Amino acid sequence: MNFKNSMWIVLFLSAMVSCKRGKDTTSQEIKTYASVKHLMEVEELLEIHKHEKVVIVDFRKDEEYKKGHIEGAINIWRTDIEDTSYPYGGMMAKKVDIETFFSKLGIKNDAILVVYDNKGSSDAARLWWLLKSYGFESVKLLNGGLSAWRQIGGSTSYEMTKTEPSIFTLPVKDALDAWIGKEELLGMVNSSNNVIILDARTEEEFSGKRRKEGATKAGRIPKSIHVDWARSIDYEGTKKFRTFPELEAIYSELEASRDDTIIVYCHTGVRSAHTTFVLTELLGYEQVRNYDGSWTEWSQFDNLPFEKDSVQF
Ligand SMILES: O=S(=O)([O-])[S-]
Repeated sequence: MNFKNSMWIVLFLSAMVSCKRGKDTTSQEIKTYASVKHLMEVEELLEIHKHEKVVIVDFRKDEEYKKGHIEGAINIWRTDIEDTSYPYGGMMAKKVDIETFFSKLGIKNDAILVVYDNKGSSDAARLWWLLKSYGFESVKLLNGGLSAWRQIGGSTSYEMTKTEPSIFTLPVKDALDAWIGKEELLGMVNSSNNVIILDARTEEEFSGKRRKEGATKAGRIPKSIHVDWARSIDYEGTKKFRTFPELEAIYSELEASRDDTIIVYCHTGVRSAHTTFVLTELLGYEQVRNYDGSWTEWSQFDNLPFEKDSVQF
């Protein structure tokens, strides 16, 4: 092929790419994230929300759902996906219980779940993480949640969405690579190996000044570094995830390489599921694990080491 012909091919391909970009509903910022496989923009949902496979999940308390939700959304809340057999709250529900619950809600195996809340996806991310841990990948967080949807004129409803029961099964093989339990974490705390333990709670919880309900004491897991989860979104504004460069700057505080092991925790593993999403999906860290029981569980056991600031302001 001569030089002139190859130039034409290059020009044709770049025209195709920019033409495709013109149609793309995802924003320019999103393109810089490591992956958008589990993220959806409201503009895209507007185009596809009536598709039979799309199941919109309003992941807020029932009373908030009743005050207005995305038209057609079903309602799931944190307590629906908890294992209540523990003496403390917040542990992730058993696989079989998720299957039974989802079947009751009429969710099918080929569903595309689009999950939202109105708190910057901080609650919604727990459902993404739980399903990911059970090997179910067809879940997307709605960037900016309900307020972003309202902003673009998306329709809302007060009516409870009616569904027919289905048979929902999770993949046979769990994918617990983003999950960690307390025994393994204790081993990491006690070992001299390099592990990054990230506390995603507020400064007050991290320092030991504040004990939230459910925990038996205030404090933090030894070796913890603190980065409040809420820094990763524009909380007072759009409630969307911050851009890639902004997130890079925030999490550079960890001084971690992309393949370092990072363990994230919070009070009951919800805000830390959000941070797990940010680190893995948006920033491309490869070995991030959310401590399911988090501080609520850790605080129950007197034999587990903990720290707190000696001076409380
Ligand atoms: O979000 S939380 O689990 O820390 S209460």
